[in-house]
Parts: sequence; C-alpha cells; structure tokens
Amino acid sequence: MGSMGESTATTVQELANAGKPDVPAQYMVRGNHDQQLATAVAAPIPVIDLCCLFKEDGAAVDEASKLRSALESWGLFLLSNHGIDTSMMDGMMSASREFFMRPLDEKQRYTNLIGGKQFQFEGYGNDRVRSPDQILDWSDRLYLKVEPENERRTALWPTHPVNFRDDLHEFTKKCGAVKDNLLQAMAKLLELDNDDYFVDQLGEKPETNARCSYYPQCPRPELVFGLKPHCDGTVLTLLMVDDSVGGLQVLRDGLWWDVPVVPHTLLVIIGDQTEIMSNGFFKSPVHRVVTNAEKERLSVALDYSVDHEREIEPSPQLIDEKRPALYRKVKVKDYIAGLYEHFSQGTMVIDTLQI
Ligand SMILES: O=C(O)CCC(=O)C(=O)O
Ligand SMILES: [Fe+2]
Repeated sequence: MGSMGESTATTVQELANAGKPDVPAQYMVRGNHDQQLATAVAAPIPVIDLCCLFKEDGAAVDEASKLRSALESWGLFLLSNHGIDTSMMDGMMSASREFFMRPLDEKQRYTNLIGGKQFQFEGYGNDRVRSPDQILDWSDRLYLKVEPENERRTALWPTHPVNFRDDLHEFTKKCGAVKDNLLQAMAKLLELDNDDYFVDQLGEKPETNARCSYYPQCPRPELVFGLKPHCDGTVLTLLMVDDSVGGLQVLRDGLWWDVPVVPHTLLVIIGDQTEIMSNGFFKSPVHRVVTNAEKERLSVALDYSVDHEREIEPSPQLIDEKRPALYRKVKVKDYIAGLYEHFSQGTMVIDTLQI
C-alpha cells in the first residue's frame, strides 16, 4: 500500500479478482455516510438534441430553454443527435473494456507510478494517496492527455487492443466539435456579445484529458465508493457510460439522484471553470459513482480545461450591482492543483474562491 505522496501499488481489479468477501479498510467510507446507504431516485435529467439547438426555428427556442434549465438546475444533461456515430462510441467503449481485460503485467507498462513509486497523473493506476486516512475509490483508471496533440505521451497509450490509439484519436476529434458547439450554445444562453466567448477563453493551449475508468464488482457496495463525491474542475466533461449498469449519481437539494443511462447519448457535466466564468449562472454539480456487487462498470470521459497558464474569472458581462462577482480570479494551473488536494480530502476547491 502506498504511503504519503505515493499511489497504491495494488489495482482494484486485483482486489476484486481475489474474490474476498470483504474490502480493505482504506476503501470503506468512514464517519457520516448515511447518504451512502440511501437508495437514490432516478433523476429527471433532460435529453438535449444538439442539432435542434442550432436550427433557426421555434423548436430551437424550446431546446435552448430546456438546456438553460438543465444548466441552472442539474449542471448536467444528456446529449443526443451529437454527430458521433454509434459505431465509433461502441468501438471506443469496447477498446477501453478490452484494455482493462488485458493481463496485469501488460497494463503495468503504462503505469502512473514512476519507478513503482512516484505518482504522475498520466497512465494506468489509481489516485495519488496523500494521507494515510484518505478513503480510496473502488476503481482503476487510464488517464491520458490527448490535447494539445503535440504533448501526447504516446508511450502511455495502449498498443492493445490494436485499434485503441486510433479510436481514441478519432473520438477526441469528434468530441472537440461537440464541445465547441455546446460552448457556443451556452454563451448564447447568457446573451454574451460573442458566441465564441467560452471557446476563446480556452486559450491557445487548452488541455483535454481522456479518462477510461473501470469499476470492478465490489463485495461491499453499501460501504465503498467507485468514485467519491466531487465536482469536475474543468470547463466541461463529455462522458460515455456503460449502458448495462448505472452507478453515477448527482447531488441536488441535499439528495442523491441516479443519473439515467440512455444508450448512445453523451452525458455532459459542467465543470467548475464554467461555473466561475459564468459567475455562477451555470452550476458544476457534485457527483459520485457507487459500486455494484454483481456488475463491473466502465466509463470513458473527455474533459476540457482552459489553458493551464491562463487565469479565469467571472465574465465582466455577467457582473453588475445586483449580481457582483461571486468568485475570485484564479490561475487555472493553481486551481487544478488545489482540486486534487481537496479531492483526496473529500472537500470542494471552488468553495475557496467564493467572495
Ligand atoms: O464514471 C463515471 O460515470 C463518472 C466519472 C467521473 O465523474 C469522473 O471521472 O470525473
Ligand atoms: Fe466527475
């Protein structure tokens, strides 16, 4: 097991495959976890039709108001008609699934532990362990920076299955267009004078990261998180989830809700950077993944961040006497660093910026 500043050397997949009836204490939720045991209710999360948003008719107006309400309330929504072929989505999901099914020693070639010890963000493995009392998540992950393209560390990109690299490259390209369209639609909703406001804020070297997550079956789902409650620290996340098992939940009004699974939609999750730039008009939701005793689960996410060297702040167009700036200006690099500190402690970094 890892000590301070290291990651765990054991994968969750190995723990799950050992077939023990219990889980190590480090994975068990401690303290106040009454919410963990509560059964969540299916959230009435809307499905937004991307093409419809860009039509020049009444249907577009209705779709935009659906989007506004989703952004102001849930902070996440499902997206249909996004232009990504179902075959490409299925291909990317199965490439990711096949990767996790490869032998452990093969996956370890892409480890996120340099020299078996020192943690780096990219690669295959688990979260960095920062303190002995950190609650660990029941998931393994392959984390890869996909943009800027010239910063890809191809050595960490799996060679098996053989289509993995091409699939991820193509999927990234397609999702990039979806992200730009969404950011334009969001700027329009806020009546910013430039529809490209958010796209421009991304800067010269925006960062996109891919996260393929694998949540093995867990013998103690009532005590163990697949992924502990957090907000995404990005502009937004595009997510493909397993269509055979749920597990993602979102917090609203003090209750946990199940996010419904609709095959071949993309789940869009608003991140903290959008909450800050929109001066809180759009919310970054607290969400988590619960574990399942019978079924393993898989997800593939692309998350989009403003260039780490830039600063973000509420758009001046969204500030007035009635609604002053709600967040301080922050350098994205510092924000992301703070995010991981807070994540391991189970707290929210955005709270530190509130004015
Ligand atoms: O696996 C999922 O459904 C969600 C993953 C997630 O929230 C994240 O990676 O930030
Ligand atoms: Fe997330």
